[in-house]
Amino acid sequence: MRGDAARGQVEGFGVPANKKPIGNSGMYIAMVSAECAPIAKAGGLGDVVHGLSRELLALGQEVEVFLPGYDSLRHDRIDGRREVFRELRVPYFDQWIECRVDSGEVDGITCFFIEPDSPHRFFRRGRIYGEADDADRFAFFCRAVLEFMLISGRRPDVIHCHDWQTALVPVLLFEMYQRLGLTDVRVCYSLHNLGYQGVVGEAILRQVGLDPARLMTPDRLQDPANPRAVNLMKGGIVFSNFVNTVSPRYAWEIQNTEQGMGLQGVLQTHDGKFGGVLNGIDDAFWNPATDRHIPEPFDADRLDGKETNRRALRAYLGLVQDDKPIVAVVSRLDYQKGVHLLRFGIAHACALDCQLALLGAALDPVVAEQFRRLQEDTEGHADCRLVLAYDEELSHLIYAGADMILIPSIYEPCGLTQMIAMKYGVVPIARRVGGLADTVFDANYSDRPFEERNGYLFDDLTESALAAAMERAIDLWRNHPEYFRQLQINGMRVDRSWGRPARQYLDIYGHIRVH
Ligand SMILES: Nc1ncnc2c1ncn2[C@@H]1O[C@H](COP(=O)(O)OP(=O)(O)O[C@H]2O[C@H](CO)[C@@H](O)[C@H](O)[C@H]2O)[C@@H](O)[C@H]1O
Repeated sequence: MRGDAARGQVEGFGVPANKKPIGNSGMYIAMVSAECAPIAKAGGLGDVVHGLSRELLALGQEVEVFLPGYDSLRHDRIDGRREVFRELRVPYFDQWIECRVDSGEVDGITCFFIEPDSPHRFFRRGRIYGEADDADRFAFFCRAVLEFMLISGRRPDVIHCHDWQTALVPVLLFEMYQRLGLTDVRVCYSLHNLGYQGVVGEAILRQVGLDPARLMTPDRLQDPANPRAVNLMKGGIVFSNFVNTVSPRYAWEIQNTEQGMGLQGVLQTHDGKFGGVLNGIDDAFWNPATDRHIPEPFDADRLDGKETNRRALRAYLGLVQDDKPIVAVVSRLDYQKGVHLLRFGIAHACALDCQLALLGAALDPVVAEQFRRLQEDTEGHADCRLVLAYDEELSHLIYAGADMILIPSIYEPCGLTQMIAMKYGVVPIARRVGGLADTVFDANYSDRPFEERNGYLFDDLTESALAAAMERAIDLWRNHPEYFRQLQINGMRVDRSWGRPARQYLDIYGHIRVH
C-alpha cells in the first residue's frame, strides 16, 4: 500500500521541483503548524508561520505549509482550494483513518489541509484548541503529514515545526519515516511557548505507532517531572536537528531560570543546537501607512494622522471624545499575560483619568468570567470599554488609535503585540521579560541612546511596579508631549520586518540540511 502514490493522487497535482542549492538559496521548506494567519490563528504562532513563510518565498525558497483541515478555517481567505489527494490512509493505533488532502493559496503561500474522515471529528470542533483530546488530535496530524509527504513524493530539505502540537514530527521522522524514504529530510523546531508542552500519557506514542518502551527514557520523551508521562515538546527538542525559541533573552531564560518550566536541563544538554531568533512582523499587514482597516493612514513623518484614528476608535467603542491618553490592551487573556495585573491596569488607567480600550479573548473559563464581570461593571462608562472577543479588524483600529499599551506578561517568548504597537506609534508599558526585554527600551532608565528608547519597563510582578511605569508614561504624555512624540517616533522607525529573521532561519536551514 505504502508508496502507491497513484492511488490517492488527484490528477494534475505535482510535487515541487527540489531546486538545486546555490548557497542557501533554493531550498524546499515544509512548515508544519497548528496555526497560520489569517485562516487559522489563535495568537502569535499564526502570525509567525504566515509572515516567515511569505518572506522565505520572497527570498526565492520553495515553501509549503501543512495544516489540519479545521472546519473553522477562514475559507474566504483561501484561493483556489481543491482536493489534491484522497484516501490517504493514516495509521491510528492498530487501525487506520482515511484522510483527504486539499490545497489552496493563502496570500501566495501554498497550504495543504489534512482532513481525516472519522467519527472522532478531530478537526471539526469549531475551534483550533481547547478540546479534551487536543494531544490525540495533533499527534494524529503529525503522523498524517509525514504519511502524506511520503506517499505524495514530497522530500523537503527542512521541515520546520512549531510548538508541542507538531513535536512528534521529528520523533516520527527519525524513528520511522527516514527508513521508509524521507531519508534526507532535516528538522528545525521552534518553541513559541513553554507554558504548553503537551504532557500526556504514553498511549499517545502507541497511537502513532511508536514504541513507549524505547522512547520513555530520561534522555528521550519522558517528562522531567513525571516519569510516567510523555513530554511531547521535550521529544521535539531531543529529536530535531536545530531548536530555537523566538527571542535571545527567552532562550537564555528557559535554559537558566524557572521560565524553562522543567525543560532547563534538556535545553542545556542540547545547547549545541539551540538558539534564539527574534520574530519579525509582516509589514505588508502591519503598516499604518497602508492599512486598509484604519480611517487615516500615517507614518513617523505624518504622526498627526493618528488623531483621526484616535477619534474613530473612541467613536467605534462609544467612548467620550475627550483629549485624554488612550491606554490599550490587545491580548489573549491567559495566565501568561499577567491577567491579574491587566485587571489592575484597567482600574488604574481609569483612576489616572485616562481612557481604556481592551480587546481580549479568554479560553480559561475562570479568567473569562473575571473579565465578563469587569465588563459588566464598566458598562456605560464614558472612558472605559472592554471588548471580549477575537477581532482582527478591531485590533488594527486600536493600534492606530491608542497612545500606550499594557503588556505585564509573566513570561513572554517574544511578543508581537509590542512590536505591532510600536509600528503604529503606541508606547508599550511592559514587563522586562523575554522578547519584551529585547525590543522595549525604557525612556528613563535604558543604557541605550535616546533615539532608541521607545517605552516603559518594570521588573516586579506587582501592582505597584506596573503603576509606577504607567504613571511615568502618562506624566510624559501630559506634561512633555514633544518627548512622548519622540518616543513614538523612535518605536516606529525600527525595522521589524521579517527580512532579518528570515535570513537567520535560512542560515539555520542551510546549516542542518543534507548537502
Ligand atoms: N482578542 C484579540 N483580537 C485580535 N487579535 C488579537 C487578540 N488577542 C491577541 N491578538 C493578536 O494576536 C497576536 C498576539 O501575539 P503575541 O506574540 O503577543 O502573543 P501569543 O502569546 O499569542 O504568541 C506566542 O507566540 C508568539 C510567536 O512566536 C510569541 O511572540 C509570543 O511571545 C508567544 O507567547 C498579535 O498579533 C495580537 O494583535
